[in-house]
Amino acid sequence: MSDTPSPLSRSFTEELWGGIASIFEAILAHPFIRGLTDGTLPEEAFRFYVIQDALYLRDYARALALAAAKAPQEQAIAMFCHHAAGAIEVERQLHESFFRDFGLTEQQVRATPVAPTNLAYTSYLLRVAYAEPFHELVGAVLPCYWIYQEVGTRLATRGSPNPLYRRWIETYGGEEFGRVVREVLQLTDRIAEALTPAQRAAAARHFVTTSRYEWMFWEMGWRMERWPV
Ligand SMILES: Cc1ncc(CO)c(N)n1
Ligand SMILES: Cc1ncsc1CCO
Repeated sequence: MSDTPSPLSRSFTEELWGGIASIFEAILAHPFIRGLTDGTLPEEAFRFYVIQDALYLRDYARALALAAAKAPQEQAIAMFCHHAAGAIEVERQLHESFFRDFGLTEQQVRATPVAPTNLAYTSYLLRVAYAEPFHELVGAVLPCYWIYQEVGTRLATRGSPNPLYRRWIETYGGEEFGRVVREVLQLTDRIAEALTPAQRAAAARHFVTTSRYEWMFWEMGWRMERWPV
């Protein structure tokens, strides 16, 4: 065992990504994702997804604000505060662009029931945020950033025949979101240096779980999932 990084040693974030390779493949192969670029995604499913995502982003912003509150260093406090505000900003943009086009009011969006998978995902995030230490919360919030960026850049190169879908893709496939994601990945590798193997493993477990929820969120949109009873 050596603490000295060698050219062969992988960073913590590289290790994390290696652990979700099959989940990421499944996301890229999902009919919702394929349908965004080939235009076969029904607009009704897209509309369902975007409304759920607005509801998701409010709770995601809360989780990021809690990460800011738990962060041990000033730089991380400021970064997560900034990203929490950014998530709300993206949520606001959904109202001003997509929901306006759909003819949906603020009240209609707020009155939409949170779908089971969405509630499960945000409840998990907020449970980790309130009950677990900072490094575990970082593991839990990371897939939201990273998977959307990886998906977004791939979708951006493929394009879409549907202008609605092109507009959505631009949010996550662009350079601005890329910078945000690089920032949080650098922070993750920095804090990982001080973590024990057990602490890293705990963070990695959350990372896998929320990556699964990312796949499930697309599936929820594709099926327009509703409460069975
Ligand atoms: C479900 C989900 N995950 C990640 C993002 C990225 O912000 C999002 N908007 N929605
Ligand atoms: C929308 C969003 N998703 C992850 S972080 C974030 C806010 C970036 O500023």
